[in-house]
Amino acid sequence: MISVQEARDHLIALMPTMPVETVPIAKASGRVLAAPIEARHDQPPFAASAMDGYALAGPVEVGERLTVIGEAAAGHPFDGRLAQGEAVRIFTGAPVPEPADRVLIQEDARGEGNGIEVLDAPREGLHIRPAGGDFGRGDRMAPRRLGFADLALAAAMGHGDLPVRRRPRISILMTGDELRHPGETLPPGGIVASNGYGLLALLSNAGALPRLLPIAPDDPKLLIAALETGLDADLMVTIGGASVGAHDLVAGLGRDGMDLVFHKVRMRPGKPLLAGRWRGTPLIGLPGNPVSALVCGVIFLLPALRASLGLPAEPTMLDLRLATPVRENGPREHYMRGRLVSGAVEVFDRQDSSLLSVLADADVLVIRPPNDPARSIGDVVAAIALPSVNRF
Ligand SMILES: Nc1nc2c(c(=O)[nH]1)N[C@H]1C(S)=C(S)[C@@H](COP(=O)(O)OP(=O)(O)OC[C@H]3O[C@@H](n4cnc5c(N)ncnc54)[C@H](O)[C@@H]3O)O[C@H]1N2
Ligand code: MOO
Repeated sequence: MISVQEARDHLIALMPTMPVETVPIAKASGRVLAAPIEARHDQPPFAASAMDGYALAGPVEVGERLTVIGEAAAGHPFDGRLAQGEAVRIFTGAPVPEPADRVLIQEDARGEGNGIEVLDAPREGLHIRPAGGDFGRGDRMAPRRLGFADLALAAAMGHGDLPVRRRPRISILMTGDELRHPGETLPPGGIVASNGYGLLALLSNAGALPRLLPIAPDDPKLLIAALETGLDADLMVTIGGASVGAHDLVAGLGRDGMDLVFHKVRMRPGKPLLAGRWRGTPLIGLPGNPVSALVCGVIFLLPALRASLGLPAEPTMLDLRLATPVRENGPREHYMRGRLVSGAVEVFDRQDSSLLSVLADADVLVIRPPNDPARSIGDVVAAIALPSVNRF
């Protein structure tokens, strides 16, 4: 058996890097920028007023009277020049006329015809946003998964189209005679095929294009036929049949010509994980137990997906204080479901790999190294955050 880190390294190496395509910026949410982009101009492009008021050139004193010689609004610059003793009526976002160096907000001026009286003296630079204060022409945005703020920034930099990585296509094949889709009537011994639906959500939220293939029964010929239907993908993911039982057919694919890279990982849940290539397509075989399949999705599929999108692949680790004690760990690295309470982590008592209800209540996976001794309340442990749409 290999370690979790070794297995992850193999999977990252198995995944091809996705080619680059160009998409309109309005369609780029959640896509991954493939190359740095450069700002096409300074932002703001000109010194701009941050307030509604009066642009002034040089210092003024309280009680001083100024002549208002014109107006500047957003999109409508004042085209004259200011002198001492004069003011230009200015609105938020308007270019500051030359050589104004401060803005008096209108609340601090008393208007009298086309003159004003100064009620408070602004210091130099007040309420002026300098040209290039946000970013300068040529400043770069590095590759990243594009969120709302990144897209606003890319738009402000002047980009209507963006180079992004193609979304990896992932075929998901659930295997097992006992499986039925949710909503179908269960025969004796039947089980709802829940794992594929969890993986669909996990992978599409992470930027992939996953699709569910029809369920494959426990028959070697039909399993191979089902695999063939999904080979137009960048990655094939199977669920179930990865262990050592007589009906665990995915584990037996090695005998049918699969180029196996590893089988079994020193972890819990997820021990029977396997990976390799089937007819040249990368294949990851997840264990069937629901929590095993989904934890492997977080610990292995997401890093492989990030690698294929050209992003740093390793999961982000958290250091968390325990709010509950935990018993000593066995010989496998244990990924324990836990919930955050006031910044500390409460590790659930029940950790069996069939318990989806416990996974759905969890915020994090606490990582226990092999043979880790018992830990007490207040001890710091490593953890990985579970992706969630419940936290905005
Ligand atoms: N003698 C041994 N038995 C087992 C070992 C072992 O080392 N020696 N490993 C255990 C571990 S750990 C796991 S995990 C399971 C995983 O085995 P498989 O990958 O072969 O999974 P299945 O046997 O096909 O299914 C296990 C369980 O999960 C249910 N299942 C399967 N697919 C789905 C699905 N898409 N959605 C929901 N539930 C699913 C299936 O009905 C079974 O109940 O093996 C242990 N055994
Ligand atoms: O590793 Mo299994 O995934 O413990 O249930």
